[in-house]
Amino acid sequence: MTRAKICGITRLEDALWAEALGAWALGFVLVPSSRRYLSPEAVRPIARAVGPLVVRVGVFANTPPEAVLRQMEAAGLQVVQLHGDEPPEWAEQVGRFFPVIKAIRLFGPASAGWLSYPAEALLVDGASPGSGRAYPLEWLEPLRPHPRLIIAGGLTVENLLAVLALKPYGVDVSSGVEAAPGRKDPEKLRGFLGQVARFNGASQNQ
Ligand SMILES: O=C(O)c1ccccc1NCC(=O)[C@H](O)[C@H](O)COP(=O)(O)O
Repeated sequence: MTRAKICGITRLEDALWAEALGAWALGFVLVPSSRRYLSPEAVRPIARAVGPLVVRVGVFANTPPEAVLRQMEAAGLQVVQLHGDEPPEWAEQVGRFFPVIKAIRLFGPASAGWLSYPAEALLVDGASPGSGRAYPLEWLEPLRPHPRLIIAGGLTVENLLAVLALKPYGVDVSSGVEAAPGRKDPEKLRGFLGQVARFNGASQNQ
């Protein structure tokens, strides 16, 4: 079973579409330099409007642990995604309060050293988060032993099948389901989430 996370949610209607179409998790980017940035106060009403069985993820980059915890509380989020160069101690501090996804930006083949990073899941991304740019899937190979690998970076309905064939714990998409930065396209969401659901269904019948 591969779970789909829709990242870079900035609008209530996008969150509700993603939920209705079967997303397992929604990501809110709390990185001020991002085109998809929302303040914790702006995230809160969107996060509260979604049903309780959809996981709300706060995405941070190089934000010190105390500030991460403060913003998670203010935004009403449930899982922390560390998307910068956070040392393991930061993940451990945040991890006392929230499950942690560690995002790794790939500039070349991944290092197996990441397998021991203290996080519940690893999210493997391209060099430039949220850019829609993909990387060769062979670069992931050293990380395949991780039990919860989430694949991100330039995913679209066109290249998704090759990624699903690797049977990752999750897939994560932002640009590939957008009409414009920060604005999701309901038809692209439908296509992407529908393909994940069909693949999961087909795998169960094998
Ligand atoms: O999306 C952003 O603008 C962003 C900025 C800074 C840190 C992280 C960011 N996004 C995090 C994500 O998890 C994206 O979904 C991931 O990078 C994949 O994006 P895309 O290649 O556009 O599908």
